[in-house]
Amino acid sequence: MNMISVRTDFSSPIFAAWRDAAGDDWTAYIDHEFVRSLGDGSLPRASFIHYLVQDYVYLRHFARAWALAVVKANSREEMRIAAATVDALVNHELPLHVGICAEAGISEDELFEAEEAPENLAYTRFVLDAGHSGDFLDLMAVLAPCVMGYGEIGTRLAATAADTPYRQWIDTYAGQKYQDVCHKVGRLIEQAARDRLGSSPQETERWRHLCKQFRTATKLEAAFWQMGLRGHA
Ligand SMILES: Cc1ncc(CN)c(N)n1
Repeated sequence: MNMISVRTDFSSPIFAAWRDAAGDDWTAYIDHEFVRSLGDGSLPRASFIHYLVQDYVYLRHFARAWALAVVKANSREEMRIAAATVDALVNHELPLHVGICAEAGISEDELFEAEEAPENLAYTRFVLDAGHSGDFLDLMAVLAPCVMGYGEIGTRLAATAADTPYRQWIDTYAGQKYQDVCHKVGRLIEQAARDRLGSSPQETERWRHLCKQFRTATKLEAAFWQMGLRGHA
């Protein structure tokens, strides 16, 4: 499948600048072999289920990271959006995984107890550490590749995908609900950066570090896809 241009800045020039600074690592993430094989339907079912089980574990930790964003919030708006994101993850995104895994004979109890793959451990604990040792904006820099990356992947696959058994997955991330979350988080990042870095964020001392953290999270996303291709923990 060819790369088609569906790039959006999700209401956030700062996100777009982080993505540009991540360069080829961003492309390696959103155009990974796993993603392409979701689109053309060639991904083995075992790899998809393996990925979903690991992603269930991932999303639990990701929800913890957004809960940490509630703790680190400096404004009502930051707190409101971070709290709503915890709710969206726990009550809307995780049920997609529970439903598909149930069809494959895996119960939610088994998902909850699943052993974490090392790539999963590395990614989620990197995010949580960035949040614990930094502020709200540090957290946004490492959470953005996850939120916006899947928004970009969903839109691209929806525009190009063949007849694939992974249509439900694609439609979830291409759908208006998920796309709205991406824009909401984009606006959140803009305001959080303005509040903490002023009107010229790229000229501040923190900028390079934020770009580096975003890029590391992006690389960990690509490693997560690669783990999914293995088809076993
Ligand atoms: C690893 C990963 N990254 C991002 C997403 C999209 N929230 C996800 N479900 N899993």
